[in-house]
Amino acid sequence: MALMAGLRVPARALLRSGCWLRGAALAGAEAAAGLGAGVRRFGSQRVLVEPDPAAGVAVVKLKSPPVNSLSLELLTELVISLEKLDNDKTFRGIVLTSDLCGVFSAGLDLTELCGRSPAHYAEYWRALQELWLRLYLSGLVSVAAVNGASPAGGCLLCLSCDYRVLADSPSCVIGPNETRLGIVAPFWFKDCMVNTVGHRAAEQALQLGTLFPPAEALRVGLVDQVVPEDQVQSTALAAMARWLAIPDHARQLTKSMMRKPTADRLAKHREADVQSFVSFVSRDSIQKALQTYLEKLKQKG
Ligand SMILES: CCCCC/C=C\C/C=C\CC/C=C/CC(=O)SCCNC(=O)CCNC(=O)[C@H](O)C(C)(C)COP(=O)(O)OP(=O)(O)OC[C@H]1O[C@@H](n2cnc3c(N)ncnc32)[C@H](O)[C@@H]1OP(=O)(O)O
Repeated sequence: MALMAGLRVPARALLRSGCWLRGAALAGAEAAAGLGAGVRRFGSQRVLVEPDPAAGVAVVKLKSPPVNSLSLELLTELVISLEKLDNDKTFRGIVLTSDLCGVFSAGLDLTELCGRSPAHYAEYWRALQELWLRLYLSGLVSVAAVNGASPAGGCLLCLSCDYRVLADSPSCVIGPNETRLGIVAPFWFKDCMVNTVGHRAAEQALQLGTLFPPAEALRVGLVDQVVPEDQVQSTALAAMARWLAIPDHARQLTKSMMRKPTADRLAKHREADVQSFVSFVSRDSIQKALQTYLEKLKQKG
């Protein structure tokens, strides 16, 4: 543990947050991304937004150490940032990435799913639904720059974007591993998988809880490009330029035509989906399975 400003912070969390290691690299990246001295970052504690108004693009970085697990706070802050960007005519696209080294997002925060009240599970699930609907249907072009492991809910975030660039590193696995935890992905995650990789590949991956290494993720169509780790963000920005070459109104209507039927399946039955989640996660057997998995993760650490 390291001591910082009176707080006990795990040293590896500090390293992951990149604060110490990447100061100089960040200045270079900002220059490359066109972030001039006058352009200010904004965002919140767990979501950093680096705007490039001239390009109409904002880089949205998850920074919730140690692993960007989707806590209620992170979900809420991300929804607020996305809403702000969606409503700001300056922006036409976002690149979604991680500010941590080696992890894009560990998926749902399992501590939100263990030993809490039904009311908490319901609040949490509503926040997850909100994030998914906002990202999946956003009028902005969304490119995921996947610079680390992205299991389960992390994979869902990526699948909700328009385009995915994955870092070519053995640790950068991505996929729906829920069944390995003894839990079930929600139907809207299943729908996203089917829409992206087709029914057969989705069925296999979802049942087996497959975490795909980069080459396999590319082969199955889960991601669109695999590039060396240090080129993930620049490749995402290059992809963004191709998408932004298309007039917004035509692209947005087409996106809506492709995605609205999938989103509507949830939008029309949100409360039933919440109740289904609450009763599922409250089962003793599910609580035991999640607890055991969390303990294994902690022992490993
Ligand atoms: C029939 C009716 C059906 C009805 C269905 C209705 C609804 C559906 C119901 C349920 C759906 C639930 C959907 C869930 C989707 C999910 O996202 S579940 C989460 C899955 N995520 C994972 O399995 C990832 C677990 N983590 C890892 O594999 C690794 O941490 C990592 C991401 C690969 C990073 O590895 P690394 O070695 O760098 O880090 P550590 O493993 O050492 O972890 C550091 C630290 O962080 C804690 N932690 C890791 N992941 C999580 C997490 N997801 N939540 C909370 N905490 C996490 C870990 O415990 C360590 O903690 P520390 O030891 O205290 O530091």
